[in-house]
Order: sequence, then C-alpha cells, then structure tokens
Amino acid sequence: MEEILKTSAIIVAAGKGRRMGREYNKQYILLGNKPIVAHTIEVFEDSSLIDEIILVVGKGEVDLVKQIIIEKYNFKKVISIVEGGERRQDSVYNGLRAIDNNCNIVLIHDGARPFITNNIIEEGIEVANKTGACIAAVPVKDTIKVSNESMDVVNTPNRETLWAVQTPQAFKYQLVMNAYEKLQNSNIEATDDAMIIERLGYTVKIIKGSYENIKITTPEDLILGEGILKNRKVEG
Ligand SMILES: Nc1ccn([C@@H]2O[C@H](COP(=O)(O)OP(=O)(O)OP(=O)(O)O)[C@@H](O)[C@H]2O)c(=O)n1
Ligand SMILES: C[C@](O)(CO)[C@H](O)COP(=O)(O)O
Repeated sequence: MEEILKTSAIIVAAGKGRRMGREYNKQYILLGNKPIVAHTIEVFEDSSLIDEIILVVGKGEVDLVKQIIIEKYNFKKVISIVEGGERRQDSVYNGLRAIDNNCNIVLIHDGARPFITNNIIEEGIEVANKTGACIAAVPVKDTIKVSNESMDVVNTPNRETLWAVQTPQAFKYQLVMNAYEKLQNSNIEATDDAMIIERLGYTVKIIKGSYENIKITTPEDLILGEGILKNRKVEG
C-alpha cells in the first residue's frame, strides 16, 4: 500500500524578542484578545492542507504554552512542543528533528507573523512540491542603499530585483533536513531558512507574500497589527 506523506508546519516562537523590549517573550502579547502566537497557530490549525504542527518555544516554556495556548484554544494539530535554541536556525533544527520521515513538505513559519493566510500556505505547498524550495516575499517599497562602515552610500541596487522576505518558507522535508544537518558542522549564520538551501546550490523560488504578513518585531508593529486585525474584522 502506498504511504501517505504528511505536510508539516514548524512554528518557531523561541526568540527573545529583544527589539520589543518586554520582560517576557513577545509571542504572548495580546493582539485583540489573543496571544500573537495563538493567532499564528490558528491559521495552520484551520488549514485543511496542514496535517501536523510542531511548535518551538523558549527554554522552560513548554508547560506554560501547553496550558495558556494549546489547551486554552483547543489546538489539535500541535503534535509536539519542543524547546528552541540560541539562534533562530537552532530553533528550526530542533523543530525539524521532531518530524518523522513520513513528511513530504515542511513549512517553516515565524510565530511572530500572525497575519499569514491560507492562500499563501496553499501556494507554498504547491510550489515546494514542484520545485523543492520556496519562500514568501514582497517587493520592497523603499529605495535601498548599501553603505560602508562610515555610513557613506556605496551602492544603490536596482529595486526591481529586491524582495522583503517573509515566512512561510516551504521545502521538501528531506532537502531541508539534509541542508540543516550539514549546517550544524559549519559556522554559517543564517537569517532565514532559504539561505541554507541556497548555499548548497539549490534554486529557491519566490512566491507572493503579503504586505499584511508582517513580523511583530518592535512596539510600532503592535499598532500596525491591531489595525490589520480590526480591518479584517470589518471586512469579515
Ligand atoms: N533563537 C530563536 C530566535 C528567533 N526565533 C523565532 O524566529 C522568529 C523570527 O525572529 P524575530 O521575530 O526576529 O524574533 P526574536 O529573535 O524573538 O526578536 P529579537 O531579534 O528582537 O530578539 C520569531 O517567531 C522568533 O520567536 C526562535 O524561535 N528562536
Ligand atoms: C525568517 C525571517 O522572517 C525572514 O524575514 C527573518 O529573517 C527572521 O527574523 P530575524 O529578525 O532575522 O530573526
């Protein structure tokens, strides 16, 4: 009998949130009346395309998250909650190790991006299935300059070629797992998952993200987030 392979989502929520400046993990700040990370999980929970969710949380937060997030919001697809590591890439690797070999596609998503939509998830899965690796991104709106250490402009890249990269980033499971395993033996610092795949010479496709798919990073993002949430309620 042919084995049915799963589509898994890893949601990384183990960062320190230093730029938010709170005394606790920013993932638990309320947006509307729900913690940021609960908004994020809800989208994957409600997607018929996602079979299971692996949640990566801060050290010592597993029991708390079970209580205040998983049980409270009755999330059924979260099959594993694991602790993250020092850097985002360490947290992602811990998440990848919690997935078994029955997985075909894995989507890696920031817990701090609560406005992800099912349409982006759907396209991510479709394109990763065809090509092996894709990332959500939006064209940059500003002109970008490159500077030297004295803050002199040294270059103005052509904006047509520039993208602001988001998550989810979707991959064939074996491809991304092998890439992360190789990374463990190097000292590469990766600010997203695609960088790790790119280094191995694979092509990563860009799919259309959304300007609403913001990462809640600094206090102003909370104001923006409340606005997006209100607008979605009105549009309903
Ligand atoms: N060691 C880390 C670092 C980041 N993340 C997660 O990766 C996502 C993107 O990171 P970012 O929003 O920049 O979060 P922080 O690292 O928490 O923020 P800061 O850099 O301000 O400390 C977040 O959902 C964050 O929780 C993680 O799981 N483990
Ligand atoms: C992966 C990511 O969301 C792409 O924009 C981002 O790089 C992670 O955030 P960080 O601020 O670099 O930790």
